[in-house]
Amino acid sequence: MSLHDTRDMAQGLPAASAAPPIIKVSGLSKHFGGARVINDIDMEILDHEIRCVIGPNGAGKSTFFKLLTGEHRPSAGEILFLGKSIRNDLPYQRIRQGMSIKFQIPGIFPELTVHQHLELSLYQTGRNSRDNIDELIERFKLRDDAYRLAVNLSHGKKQWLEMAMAVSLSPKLLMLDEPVAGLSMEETFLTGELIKGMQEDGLTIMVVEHDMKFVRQIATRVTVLHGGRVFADGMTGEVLSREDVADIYLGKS
Ligand SMILES: Nc1ncnc2c1ncn2[C@@H]1O[C@H](COP(=O)(O)OP(=O)(O)OP(=O)(O)O)[C@@H](O)[C@H]1O
Repeated sequence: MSLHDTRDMAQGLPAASAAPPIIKVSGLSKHFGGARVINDIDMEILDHEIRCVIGPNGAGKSTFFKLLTGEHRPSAGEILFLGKSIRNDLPYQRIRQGMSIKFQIPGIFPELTVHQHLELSLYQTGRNSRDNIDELIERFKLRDDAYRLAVNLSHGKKQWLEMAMAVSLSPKLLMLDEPVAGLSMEETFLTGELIKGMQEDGLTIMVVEHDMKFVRQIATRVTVLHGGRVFADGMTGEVLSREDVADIYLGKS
C-alpha cells in the first residue's frame, strides 16, 4: 500500500469526519432555461481534504464550481459553508467568510511587481509584514522574480503568484479551477507539491481538474460528475480504477 493510499483511507473513513464538513451541498441544481446543467447534487468536503472534482467535457464541473463561489445562484438546493448557509451570498461575502478562489485565468495587475501583488493582498488581512511576504515568495518559488512586473512572469509563475495571493488570506477553503491548465509537466508536478504542502499545513482544498495524472498526485478524494450529477465519489485510488468511470470518459456510458 502506498503512502497516498494510506492518506486516502485516513480521509475516507467516517471516523475521520468528527469535525463538521467545510462544505455541505444538498439537492443542488442549476437550470439555464430548459437546460438542466446541475441536477440534485449532494456532496460534503471535510476538513483537510484535497477534493478533486472531475468529469468529461460538459459534465457540469465549471457550473458546479461557480455555484460554490457564488458566481451562479442555485435554482434549488442548499450550500452550507462551515455550517452556515451561503446560498444567497455574493462571492465577496463568501471570501469574507473564509473561502478563497483562484480562477483559471490569472488576474494580474500589469503595473505591479510580484512583491506588490503580495503586499496588496496581505494588506487586506492586516498581516502585510516583510516576513509574511517573504514567506509566500519562498514557498511559491518566486524569489528570483520578486521585483519583476508580474505581467512578465511565465504562465506557470503567474499561477503560483495567484495561488500565493489566495493563500495569503488564510482561507478555510481554497478553491482552484484547473490550476495546471497550460503548464509544463514539471510545473504541473511542482504545483501539485505546493498544493499538498498547503494541505499538510491544514488547508482544505477543492480543485476542478482535467489532468488525471495530477489528480492522482494530489487528491485525497475524488468526485466524478457526469450529466450534472454525481456519478462516483470516494477515495482516489478506488474511484479512478473503476471501469464505469473510465467508460464515461470514453463516451461509453
Ligand atoms: N449559461 C449557460 N446556459 C446554458 N447552458 C450552459 C450555460 N453554462 C453551461 N451550460 C451548459 O452546461 C453544460 C455543462 O457545462 P460546464 O461548463 O459546467 O461543464 P464542464 O464539465 O466544466 O465542461 P468542460 O470540461 O468542457 O469545461 C454544458 O453542456 C454547457 O453547454
